[in-house]
Amino acid sequence: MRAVDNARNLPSGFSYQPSAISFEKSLALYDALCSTIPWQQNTITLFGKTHKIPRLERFIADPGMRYSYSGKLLDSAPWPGILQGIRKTLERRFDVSFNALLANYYRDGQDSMGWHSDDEPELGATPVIASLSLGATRKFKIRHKNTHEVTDIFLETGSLLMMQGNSQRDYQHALPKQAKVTQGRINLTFRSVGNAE
Ligand SMILES: O=C(O)CCC(=O)C(=O)O
Ligand SMILES: [Fe+2]
Repeated sequence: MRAVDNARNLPSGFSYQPSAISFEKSLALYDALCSTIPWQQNTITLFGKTHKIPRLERFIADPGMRYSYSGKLLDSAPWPGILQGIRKTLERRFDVSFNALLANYYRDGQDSMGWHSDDEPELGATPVIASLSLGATRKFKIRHKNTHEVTDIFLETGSLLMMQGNSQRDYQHALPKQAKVTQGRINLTFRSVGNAE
């Protein structure tokens, strides 16, 4: 495993900005979203057995959009008003239209997300994903698909992790369980769906 000085030397296509929004704003947003997003605990069926996904999640999108994630069609909720400012700022900064958002709520260190790439065809060949973290710091792992080299980065409240270029084609990422974490974390991944080049 490669130790990373929490931002430098991230693999190609990944970049990390701490304090993209202020500490105070990030925690206020965390509190507000805990209660305003209509969270769901979805299930996944593996080898004929149905399991609860170990986190709460909600797909948020402009009206009329359909999006599947890990093979499941997600029914979407409307954009919370408090996210419109951040959405516009990110759109201007990265020159993309973020018409969808996947929100994940990790209630404590027992909640997690397994290895995957966000490589659904509707995200296009080189997706631009802006990932904003709110609440507890969690470890995020990035693994090269061929060399299996793993890079760890700690995602702090208010930080922005950008995934662009070939980051989804060449790498998987995951958010492992961390038994010692007792606080919650919300992650917002702003996505551009169906506008692929
Ligand atoms: O919680 C995170 O930081 C990762 C979320 C993620 O990978 C996703 O929503 O696809
Ligand atoms: Fe992801």
